[in-house]
Amino acid sequence: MVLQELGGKISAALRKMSDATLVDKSVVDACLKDICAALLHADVNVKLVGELRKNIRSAIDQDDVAAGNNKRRTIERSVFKELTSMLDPGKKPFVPEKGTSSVVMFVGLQGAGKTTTVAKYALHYKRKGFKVAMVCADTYRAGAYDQLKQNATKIKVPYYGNYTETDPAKIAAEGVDTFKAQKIDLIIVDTSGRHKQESALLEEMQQVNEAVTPDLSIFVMDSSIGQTAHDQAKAFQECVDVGAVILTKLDGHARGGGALSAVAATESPVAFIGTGEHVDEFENFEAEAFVSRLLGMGDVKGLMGKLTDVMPEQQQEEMMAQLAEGRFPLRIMYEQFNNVLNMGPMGQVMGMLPGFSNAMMGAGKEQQSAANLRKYIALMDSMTTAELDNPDINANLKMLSDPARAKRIVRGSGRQYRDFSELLQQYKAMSTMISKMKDQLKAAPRGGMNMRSQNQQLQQMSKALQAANPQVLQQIGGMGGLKQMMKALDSGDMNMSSLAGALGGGAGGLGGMGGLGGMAGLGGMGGMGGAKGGRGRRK
Ligand SMILES: Nc1nc2c(ncn2[C@@H]2O[C@H](COP(=O)(O)OP(=O)(O)OP(=O)(O)O)[C@@H](O)[C@H]2O)c(=O)[nH]1
Repeated sequence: MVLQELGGKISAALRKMSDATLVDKSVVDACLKDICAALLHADVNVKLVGELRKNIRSAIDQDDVAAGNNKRRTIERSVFKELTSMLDPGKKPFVPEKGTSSVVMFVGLQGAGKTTTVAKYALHYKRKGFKVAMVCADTYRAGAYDQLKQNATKIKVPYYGNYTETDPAKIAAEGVDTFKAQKIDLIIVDTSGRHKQESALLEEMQQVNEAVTPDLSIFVMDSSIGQTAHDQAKAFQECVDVGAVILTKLDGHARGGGALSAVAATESPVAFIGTGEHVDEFENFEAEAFVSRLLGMGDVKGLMGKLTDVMPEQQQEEMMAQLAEGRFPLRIMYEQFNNVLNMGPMGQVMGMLPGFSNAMMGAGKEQQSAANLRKYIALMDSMTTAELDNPDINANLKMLSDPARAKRIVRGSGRQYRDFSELLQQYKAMSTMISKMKDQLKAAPRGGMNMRSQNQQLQQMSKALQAANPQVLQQIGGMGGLKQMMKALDSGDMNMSSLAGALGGGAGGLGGMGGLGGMAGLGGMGGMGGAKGGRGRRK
């Protein structure tokens, strides 16, 4: 993906500078040259790149008296700041809330990826626990309703449309009324993208707009048009009250950087970006987090947000309390596996970790990891409540090693013995990790903590982590990576226990990935863990 390439090039330029023994003018110039070349290659406007270079330069000059080390940091910081402000229009889009029957209307030209994006947006909120429904108000393109129906069925959300009615405003109003009566939280209206003439299309959009009075109109735009995105977004803004933009196809086009910066310049907030044809290939867009991930600095805040979406804080705390006492019912593992699947694509989650990039998890591995989790979930589905809820680790290990029980569980799940023994290995590895981390988990306060105690905590956790699974620490960039996580936690006012859980690879926080975490190795995300290689499996 072009933006990963851009991020990679900028990070490489910064690294090259860090590797230099002396950061003199020629090293700084070379670094800036590489960064600007990378931005121009991604189609960012020449003028913007020029301004960025000027601003970074003046930040360095102001800092000129400082030592080499500071200069490096100054450059890194100002690259981050400049990229962020280039992509941040300073406005936040409307965000739907549960219990309000929010109506969101999608507009955009044909082929931009509107219908696909409607499904992605619907799934995004469904995963957050919203009741979502889709309405097809495109009566112009034959097959539009079938496409929406197909997408809605795939993600299991209700839909509304009509094969015979020709008035899109009427269908839209009926659909919205139907779903409002059903107390659906988020009703998404897809509109037409083509007409004989553009003026007729705009008129139709205005009619649908009047019929459904949306809380938000989202303009979907194909990023392959690059900098021209600026004019198109402006033109749409003038006839519809565009509250947010979604840029699609940022996976394949060298002009993605141009489109992104151009849209941001129209002051329409970019709410999400589409990064592939698959319904999962959809990412929240927030300038700071985006730049942070682009530069491989992670997005711990976003990660913790994802975790809280799938597992409310109170539940996390209850779980942490159990783990801190060394109690580890299989149900925790079961719920965490489900949480991991609900967090969205693992590659995306991985890109939120400092030092990782989502490219590090290849598409094949990602599918493999998800398939593994589903396999274990199926096995645990055929366990009894008593088996799932027993908190005693030794009793659970005994139960899982009993051939008669194994036979019954395997038969009930339709899986195989080797899958069952993998599950046993996962539980064993995770139990070991939890036993080693017990004291740290206990020490983790439930609220925030000051920087000093965070550092102490950090030292302790990293030691425990080293002992439990050195690979994990290595993968998150050693102490540096951890420190970055801690800083993000500090600024984002995150809860320490989530982090402990996260690193514990246990069942808390990232431990959602703990599913992946300890067991499969947080590194497991790099390949879903040691045990799991590439064996044949049923999906
Ligand atoms: N690579 C890539 N392809 C995408 C993305 N989003 C959508 N597409 C593809 O773009 C094509 C057009 O998508 P649609 O959703 O049918 O477009 P539309 O805007 O609804 O088109 P109309 O119904 O004609 O208005 C499809 O082949 C999609 O799979 C994306 O983020 N990346």
